Amino acid sequence: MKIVMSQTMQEMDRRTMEEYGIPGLVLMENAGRCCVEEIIRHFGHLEEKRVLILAGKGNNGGDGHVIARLLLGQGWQVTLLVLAEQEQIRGDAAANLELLPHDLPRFRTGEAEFSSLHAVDFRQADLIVDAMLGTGLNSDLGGVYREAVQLINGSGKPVMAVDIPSGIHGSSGRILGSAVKADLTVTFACPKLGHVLYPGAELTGRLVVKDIGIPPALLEQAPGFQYLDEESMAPLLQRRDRQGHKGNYGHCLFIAGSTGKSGAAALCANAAVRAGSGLVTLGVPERLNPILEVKTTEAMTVPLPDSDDGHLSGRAFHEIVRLLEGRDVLAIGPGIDRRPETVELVRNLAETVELPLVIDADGLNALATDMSVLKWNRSTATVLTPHPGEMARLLGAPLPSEQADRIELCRDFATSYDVYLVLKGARTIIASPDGSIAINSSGNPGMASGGMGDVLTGIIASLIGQGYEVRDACCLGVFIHGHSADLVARDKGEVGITATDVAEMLPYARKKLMERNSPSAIRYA
Ligand SMILES: NC(=O)C1=CN([C@@H]2O[C@H](COP(=O)(O)OP(=O)(O)OC[C@H]3O[C@@H](n4cnc5c(N)ncnc54)[C@H](O)[C@@H]3O)[C@@H](O)[C@H]2O)[C@H](O)CC1
Ligand SMILES: [K+]
Repeated sequence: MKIVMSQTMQEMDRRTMEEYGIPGLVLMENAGRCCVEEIIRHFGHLEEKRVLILAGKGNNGGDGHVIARLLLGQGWQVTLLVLAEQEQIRGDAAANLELLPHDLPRFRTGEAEFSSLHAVDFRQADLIVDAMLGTGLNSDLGGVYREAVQLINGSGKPVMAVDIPSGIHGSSGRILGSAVKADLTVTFACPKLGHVLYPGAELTGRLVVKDIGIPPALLEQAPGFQYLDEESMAPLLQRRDRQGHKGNYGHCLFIAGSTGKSGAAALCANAAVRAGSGLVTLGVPERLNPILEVKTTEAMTVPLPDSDDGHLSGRAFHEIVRLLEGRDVLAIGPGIDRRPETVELVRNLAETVELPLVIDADGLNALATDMSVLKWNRSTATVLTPHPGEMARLLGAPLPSEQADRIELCRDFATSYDVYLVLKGARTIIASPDGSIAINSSGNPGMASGGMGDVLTGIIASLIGQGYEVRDACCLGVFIHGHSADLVARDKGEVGITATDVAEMLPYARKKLMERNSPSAIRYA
């Protein structure tokens, strides 16, 4: 599914009306009707059907007027508060206001604050509809809008937001002053960035996207970002059609581990097995090999020349190059250290290896010491999987605190260095060398614990080894990593779930997604 900025949506609106001749009134009627469909679906069971609709002065408010009319027609008791003077209401919104019983709407009178706002007991409503502000929000909420947000959020009642919760900036997810916390948001044509980036994602509640008649050609042409959800990932779930021989599901080579961080090495190797690799080889400092022999079963381990305290030595380079024979992908970084010898080893491998290369953790910090090595012109793909701290080191500058500001930065980095960049975080961003951006929908705060990144590295390397296009491997890897964590959190809660839990859940996550998304998939007992 595609995510767009607010201004892109407004441009699609404009072109729909001007180039396709679909009147705004039709779009507004469709928007209102779609909202009512979802109100009936989610709140139709309510005993009492008293709805309080708050409408702004623009077309978001106009959607609210349509909703009022349609719910009246279905027997709901409607209270409509218009947070503007009647004279301020224009165009399609005014036309829909005219269609309402004249005693229904209550307006803000003059410049005096809206006395009736406090006269209305929000707790008397069974449902509150927020039709105050949508994609036209352009400044911090103040005055009566701010009051309305406080009354809505303090009402303890179910809230449905029209298009986007008022106060959320549609193109960033930022809260402008204050914002409505919705249980359900009904948006039109496609999700906006403000729905999926935090804190907007948090306040959006359940997001339902409805078709209101925007021509598909406009949607296809619209600039936007791919949203990694079950629907968009479903086509990737079918394994590459190989003959089922272990040699046909790829052979991954991991270079990982150092004293005290043998767990990271085990996690990436075991995750690759769980993600479906045919064969996995794990190269580790010699002294750690007996430990990893125990911590891994399906993965083969290879002891590499190390220093006398269990850290990779530069002498490992030739042994690693020998190991590349017959492997489909190399991943380096989980659990390695930042010693100069290791940094040099990583950089030499990066310049030498002809395989697709996944670099994570201190492997990234090795690159950050001199970014010129990133101008490799490598013949095969390079995937970098930094968390925000590692990304800041790669940039040599602090990272913007908000995801919305990181998107363009990731795009620029991926295109200028010709790499696939996976910037981990709440809504992980995947940027490709062609400039395309994908934003992940899965995952939860329980993933903020050690080892989760090692598991993701294992998954992405595994999928590349299985023959996935690198971009698909990054997108599916990120999505199924988060989805597995969501399944674990559903069973165990978010506190205390481990990277091992997530890796163990991978086959089940894939199975459930296949069962839900592709009828032709094998139906398991
Ligand atoms: N295809 C679609 O998505 C359709 C969307 N529709 C709805 O139209 C709104 C956008 O309408 P618009 O009139 O452009 O803007 P708003 O109603 O969001 O805002 C109205 C108005 O409010 C003023 N304003 C901006 N910021 C503030 C603020 N902080 N405080 C007070 N007032 C503010 C500003 O002047 C705005 O113009 C979209 O969200 C959908 O709900 C169409 O109905 C159908 C097609
Ligand atoms: K709204």
